[in-house]
Amino acid sequence: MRNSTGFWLRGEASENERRTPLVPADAARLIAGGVPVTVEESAHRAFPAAAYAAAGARVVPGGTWPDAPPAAVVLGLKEPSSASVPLSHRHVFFGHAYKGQGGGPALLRRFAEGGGVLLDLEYLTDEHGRRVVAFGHWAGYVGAALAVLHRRGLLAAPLRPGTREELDERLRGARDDARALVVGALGRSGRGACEALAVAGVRTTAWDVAETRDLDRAALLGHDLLVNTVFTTEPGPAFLGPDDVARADRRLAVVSDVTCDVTSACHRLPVYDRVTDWAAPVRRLWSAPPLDVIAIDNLPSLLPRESSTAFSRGLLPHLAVLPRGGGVWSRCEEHFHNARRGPASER
Ligand SMILES: NC(=O)c1ccc[n+]([C@@H]2O[C@H](COP(=O)([O-])OP(=O)(O)OC[C@H]3O[C@@H](n4cnc5c(N)ncnc54)[C@H](O)[C@@H]3O)[C@@H](O)[C@H]2O)c1
Repeated sequence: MRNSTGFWLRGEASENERRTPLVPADAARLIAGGVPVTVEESAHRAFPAAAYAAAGARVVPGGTWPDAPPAAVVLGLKEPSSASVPLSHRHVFFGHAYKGQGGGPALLRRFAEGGGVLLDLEYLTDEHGRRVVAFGHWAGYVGAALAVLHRRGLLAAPLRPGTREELDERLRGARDDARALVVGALGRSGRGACEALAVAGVRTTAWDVAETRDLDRAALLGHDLLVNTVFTTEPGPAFLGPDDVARADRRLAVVSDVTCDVTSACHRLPVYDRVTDWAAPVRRLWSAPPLDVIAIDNLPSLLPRESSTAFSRGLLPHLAVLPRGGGVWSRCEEHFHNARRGPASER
């Protein structure tokens, strides 16, 4: 890795964040390619520090990333802790800072003070603007699984992170005659949702753009479960409205909204207005016939090993070329500089 001392994998600040953007097997691949990897110890990461050490990484105490060599690229998922520390390195993580989000200006100020650069994982896109790496698949998988388990009376709160094996065992444990509809079924989350429903033995209808253009509302309401995995940046007609909820002939009983666009103008399920969480995953929207919603916005964290492994596999080829720059990284860096120049960073 020319002009660089490699990657420095941070520990995540939040105890609920057990995921990582780089798993030990992929750290080993970088190291085999001549790229040094340093890994901070973390009590809650789903992969132990010993696994990284076995992969050839240098293990250092948690929270030491501010002391990383200036040329190192610091890797993480969420904003680095120690909010008062200016950010002087090149950092790779999800910043949630460019679209008017609450903490955005403060985060950009940390970069301005330190002279560092944010390479925001959300803006790692190909030449068509499509994201090259995302957690969608496992979000859809878990979102659909929770809907099935809830319908079968098997969903215990609070939710806890686990493994796919454990989840699949619960999905296979009971059978019923439920019918599910996945909307956005051709996308990452949609395919994940269909996979979980297949494991659960649930008959599934898959809709994407073509099927919702002229929405067959009766068909939608004739399913027991609705899993919404649509990604859209444009407001559009509701898939489910208050009139549908009140219909006595509605079969639909559980909605799992993986998309969770609840605070945006793009919300296609305007029958609820607040996400749910691990402590209370289900909210009753209507009592007779019952309709419940599950709208958890950190679903992949419930399968931290699987979601990290998939994400890391997708990120690895891009990390390998990061020192050369160009392509996805140039576009990513451009977003950062645009955001810095924009109103959010003017102060
Ligand atoms: N809840 C969570 O924890 C969580 C985690 C990751 C992603 N997400 C969200 O899930 C959503 C989907 O993410 P993804 O990675 O699967 O996106 P994606 O782009 O891979 O797939 C989205 C799919 O929606 C389809 N679609 C768009 N408009 C539609 C419409 N009007 N009718 C039917 N289908 C339509 C697209 O054709 C595409 O197939 C995003 O909003 C993302 O932010 C949520």
